Amino acid sequence: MLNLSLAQADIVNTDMYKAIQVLASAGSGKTRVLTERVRFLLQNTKKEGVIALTFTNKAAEEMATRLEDCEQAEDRAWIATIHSVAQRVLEKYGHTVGLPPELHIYDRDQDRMEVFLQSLRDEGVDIDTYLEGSNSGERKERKKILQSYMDIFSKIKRELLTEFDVAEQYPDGNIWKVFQDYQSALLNSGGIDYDDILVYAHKILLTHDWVAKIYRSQYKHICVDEAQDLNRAQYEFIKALCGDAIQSVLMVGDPNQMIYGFNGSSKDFFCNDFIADFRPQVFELKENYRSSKAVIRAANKLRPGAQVELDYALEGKVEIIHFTTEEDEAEWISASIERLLSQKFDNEIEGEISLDKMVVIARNRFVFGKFEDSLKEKGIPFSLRKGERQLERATVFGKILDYAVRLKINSKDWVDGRKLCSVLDIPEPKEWGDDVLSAISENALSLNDENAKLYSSLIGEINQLDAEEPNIRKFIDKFKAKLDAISQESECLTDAKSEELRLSHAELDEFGQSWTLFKRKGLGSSLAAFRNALALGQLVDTGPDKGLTLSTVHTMKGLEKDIVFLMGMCEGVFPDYRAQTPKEIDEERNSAFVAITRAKRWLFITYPKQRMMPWGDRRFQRVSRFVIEIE
Ligand SMILES: Nc1ncnc2c1ncn2[C@@H]1O[C@H](COP(=O)(O)OP(=O)(O)OP(=O)(O)O)[C@@H](O)[C@H]1O
Repeated sequence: MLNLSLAQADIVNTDMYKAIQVLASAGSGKTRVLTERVRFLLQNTKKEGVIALTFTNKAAEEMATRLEDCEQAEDRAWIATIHSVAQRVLEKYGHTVGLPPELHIYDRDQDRMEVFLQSLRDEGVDIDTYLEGSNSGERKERKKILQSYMDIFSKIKRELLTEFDVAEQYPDGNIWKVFQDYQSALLNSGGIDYDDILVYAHKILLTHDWVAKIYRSQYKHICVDEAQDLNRAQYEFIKALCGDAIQSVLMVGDPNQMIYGFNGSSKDFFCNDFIADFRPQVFELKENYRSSKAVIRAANKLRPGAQVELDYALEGKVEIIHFTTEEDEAEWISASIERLLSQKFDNEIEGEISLDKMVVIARNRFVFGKFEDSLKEKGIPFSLRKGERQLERATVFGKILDYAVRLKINSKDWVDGRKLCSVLDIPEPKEWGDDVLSAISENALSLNDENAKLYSSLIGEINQLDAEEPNIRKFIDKFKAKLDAISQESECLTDAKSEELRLSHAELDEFGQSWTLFKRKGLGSSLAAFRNALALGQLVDTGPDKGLTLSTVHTMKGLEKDIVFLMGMCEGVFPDYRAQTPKEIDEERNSAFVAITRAKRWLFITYPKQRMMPWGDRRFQRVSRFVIEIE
């Protein structure tokens, strides 16, 4: 068991069947308390299961690793993201609300949009002519309008809005009807979208008490991390899981770190609804065990009184540096990194100063442009921290692999089917259903492309895979050999072709690595389970970042480093120019608070007085209001 302060131990050892709210500031040991509470519950009960809900898969893995030495954890603790738990409910009991057995999750925005457009076409709307517009400005505008519908659909799902709510909030236009059409189009294509996972899981638990009882009989305790970031759908799902039977709910969170408002998150579920619904015993943790005094003082300037420094904390330092241009800023940060590396040791840093003890944080990833150039120039290795969502494949080979596997799982999936036909440049089949892949594979043979045979056999082999127990290793080896053969057979490979082959190899490898991870994590054995695990972000390589970490504030949530550089601190960047209302600005402040409190010892805040715009103008920048407050 890890060391706990008295305040932390009090929480961990509280009566097992009580609801608990922990209001805890940054670095006060939330993760530690949560992990130790799970251990305490497992050790003090014989058979009772515990569900620990985290915000990211990475956090779930970290907690599972910390509990590796606890024998009961493997059998009795279910540590996962809320979406993964909901997804499991759907896999088992989706049929009770009319969902097909092999559920397909549309996790990419453009796929959802394609389903939406089709639903409009099905209703006789000539959406394609509308989208063509008369000029590019109009086209853009119209696309935006359609996107705003998609945003409303997400809002309906994340906030569990009813027909009545929708009519009240959107009195003009028939949003509910358009929404229902979109939902039917999704189901007709055999799928649901990412937001639906919680909506349907919630519905199952509410309408089929016997299902809820199965979970309640096995799991008697629920612990929730980052509870300030819950949205309504997530909160109601947890509530439905508990029903009246489960009172042992621990929610840990920090209202000052609520930074997912754009996902419908609100601290109100943690701060108000939870209190009203569960009447929890309330605890507060304010002592920051992570950061030096200087860092804590800076954080407290943004959120007065949020943090209490420990007497024995190191002094540390916070420096604010202004530069004339972005180039100067980038150059200074990379030179400082070199200097720190050559200095090697400092009394305030434990062990040798290395790249993995530092992070460079910015409000968004576009801030890093000049800095990345400077790192490359100096030969400093770096990697940009990724979110957990999958990226689109880059090569034709990779795309075919991706779309064809999706079509293999669900032959009604015309969204990916169309993309497959479009990447191959062949006509779409008249109907989507059985045998569609073999038809596409045959069509691909007639392509006027030197890789026609390769693509056709790729689709053919995917079609032959056993969907329940595919032999992916054999499949990968076969296509690696084929790719190698192509590179050897071609007499003069152009640069572009050899690059395409190299990337195709890499994407095939990536597919293989994801499959290995999927098997190793015991997430299933079928192709459908594999795709869904990808959609839920469970198969992102979570190994350590290589070289220096560059991260946005959002992907740095919950993590810490000895030395933090916070760059690009201009008005418009941080706070983001889109944040206008007091509520939005407040959330930007939370983001700044999160960024600062990632630092254990030293924090360097930088900002350029001028920035180059993509169209070649140099524009003067005002320093961020948050920097002025800290100065
Ligand atoms: N009782 C303790 N004694 C010593 N160190 C502690 C104690 N509790 C936590 N820490 C350390 O303080 C740091 C912050 O802990 P943790 O990551 O659990 O905080 P957190 O509340 O989850 O932070 P945040 O919300 O800012 O991500 C970690 O390095 C952790 O090991």
